[in-house]
Amino acid sequence: MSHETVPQTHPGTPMTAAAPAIEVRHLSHRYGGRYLYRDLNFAVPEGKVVALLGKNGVGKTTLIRLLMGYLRPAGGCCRVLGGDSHDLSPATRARIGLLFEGHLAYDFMSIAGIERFYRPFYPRWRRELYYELVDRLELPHNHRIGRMSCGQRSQVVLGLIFAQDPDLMILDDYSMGLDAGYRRLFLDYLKGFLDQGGKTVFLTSHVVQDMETLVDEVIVLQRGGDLVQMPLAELRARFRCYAFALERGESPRPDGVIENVDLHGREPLLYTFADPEVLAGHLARHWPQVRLGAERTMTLEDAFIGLTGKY
Ligand SMILES: Nc1ncnc2c1ncn2[C@@H]1O[C@H](COP(=O)(O)OP(=O)(O)OP(=O)(O)O)[C@@H](O)[C@H]1O
Repeated sequence: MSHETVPQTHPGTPMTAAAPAIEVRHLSHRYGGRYLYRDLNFAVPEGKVVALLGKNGVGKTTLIRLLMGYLRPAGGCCRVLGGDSHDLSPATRARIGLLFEGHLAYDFMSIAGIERFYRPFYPRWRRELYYELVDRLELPHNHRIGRMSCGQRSQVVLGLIFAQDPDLMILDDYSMGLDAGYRRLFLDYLKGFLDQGGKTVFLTSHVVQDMETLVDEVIVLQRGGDLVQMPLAELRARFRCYAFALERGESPRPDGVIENVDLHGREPLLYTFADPEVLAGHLARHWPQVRLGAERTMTLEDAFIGLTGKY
């Protein structure tokens, strides 16, 4: 899809009054000579659950590294809970619950040892929540992290994050290694965490269906660094998919009104944010060979594929 046609922040995105928990301004980053993004801009409002979605390799984990100040950007800046990412105070870091790819560095510690190690750093530490979660592993408390499976380690990390009772959770691929049952349990705990009020969650996940009932807003990051950000309800209401047939001539291409075209499935599909009348007028003027068929209902996963393309 043509990146020029996708605005940085989609028109129609309402401005939110709450102070942002995360603010990214004019951010660019590159590895060697290859830019992942140039001039990336978005904000995560306080008190919202925002999902960062994107295909493999678009730079989601890199963005989280930049937010936490682990990497220096080539340009621009990030602020988290009011602090510059490069200068986050220990007090601000203690308010951030971070689940990061790679999980635990302290794998020589035991289940009990790591809880004792983390506890002093967090003033609101909720020890009982940690043990509620890790005791479901049915492992002795002296069991070493290093001898756990990937999913078991994830459970320990999630227990540590909930015990921390942070104001902001940043969760990179929270479902990695979790079985379906524990993934649901985690989502239940997350909902309980959000019910306390005032909490912000910024998360990435490839399990797009989990986002349907969880998130307030989505940010879809495209290859090349363009993004679409909007409330989930608005995405549902405005993003449409139509089957189409071609009378003759070339297939339509993304052009600003047409967001994307998928020619790889059983029938060609066209995606748009435009109202039906606007689309009909646009097609009649620019793509008269297109015969529009029925509108297709979409899950969030369908919409994600519609925005990013299948491959
Ligand atoms: N240290 C590095 N040096 C060079 N390239 C890197 C480095 N880290 C990541 N990359 C590249 O940058 C791109 C973005 O990587 P990143 O891990 O941020 O993607 P992602 O969106 O989190 O992907 P996934 O969904 O697969 O986890 C990838 O092409 C990756 O190979």
